[in-house]
Order: sequence, then structure tokens, then C-alpha cells
Amino acid sequence: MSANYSLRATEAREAARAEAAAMGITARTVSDLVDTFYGHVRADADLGPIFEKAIGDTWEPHLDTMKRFWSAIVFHDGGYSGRPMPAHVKLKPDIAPEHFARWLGLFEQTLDEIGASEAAKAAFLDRANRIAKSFQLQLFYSPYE
Ligand code: HEM
Repeated sequence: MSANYSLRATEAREAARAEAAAMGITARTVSDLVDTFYGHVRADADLGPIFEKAIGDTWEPHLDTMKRFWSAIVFHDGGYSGRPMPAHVKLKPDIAPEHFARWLGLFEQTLDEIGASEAAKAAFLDRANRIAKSFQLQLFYSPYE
């Protein structure tokens, strides 16, 4: 890794942190978002069973993974290095596009509930929408099947 690269990485991380701070996003925001959102997901008639089947009684590690995932997105802190796609491919028999619509609806509702700023809400929703779209393209519209 060149010195230039790590300088750019440091700058990118600082820029991301400053941007997050300007939107009022803190580690607490991420933690509240994840805890509240998955509380709703577990209670949801359609999504709940899908998650229970995959996660069972190991929710703590999942919540921790999801906090690291969203922190890596908003703070560029490098704390998440997983591969989300395979985790969803294995759910394929159980999920349909409607589940993504529900997921996104609950995510938006949660951002309101935790009192995220309008800018923070827009930023989280934009990322969630783009990721959901890319998952769906690969899950439901793959030209390779
Ligand atoms: C229909 C919608 C969705 C369902 C049913 C779903 C379900 C799940 C389940 C059950 C897991 C745990 C898999 C396991 O540990 O075996 C998981 C992991 C994960 N999901 Fe989703 N998900 C959905 C949408 C999304 C979206 C839109 C995002 C991103 C914005 C997302 C991000 C992740 C990430 C980062 C993981 C962790 C993957 C890892 O282990 O590193 N999911 N999801």
C-alpha cells in the first residue's frame, strides 16, 4: 500500500466523520438505529420468521455485525469486512421483492423514531435503497441463471 493511498484513506475517513458529524450522526445514532430497527423486524409478521430461521437465538452477534456495517458506511472506520451478498443468497427461497419493500419501510420508520436529522435520514435511506436494489438485482434478476 503506497503512502499516497494511506494518506487518501485517512483523508477520506476524516471527511466521512466530518460529514457524519454535520448530520448529527454519532455512534449512538447507529446503535439506536440497529437496535430499534431489528426490534421491529423481529416483531414483523412477514420479516420476523425469515430472520428467526436464519439467526435463531444468536441475535447479539448479528446486531453487532450490523452496527459495524453501518458504522463502516457512515464513518469509514473499516470495522466491517464481511460479504453481505452470500448471506442473502442463502435466504433466496424465503424472500421476495415485497420483503425488501417492507424492510425499507421499517428502516425509514425507525429513522423517524430515533429522531435522526433530515440529512441523516436521507443519507441512511439512500444507502439502504441502493444496497437493497443491488441485492434484488442479484437475487431476482440475475442473467446468469
Ligand atoms: C428482504 C430484506 C432482507 C432480509 C430478509 C435480510 C435478512 C438477513 C439475515 C437473515 C441475515 C443474517 C444472515 C446470517 O447470519 O446467516 C442478514 C445479514 C445481513 N444483512 Fe440483511 N436482509 C435484508 C435486507 C438487507 C439490506 C437492505 C441490507 C443493507 C442495507 C442488509 C444488510 C445485511 C448485512 C450487512 C448482513 C450481515 C452479513 C454478514 O454476515 O457479514 N440486509 N440479512
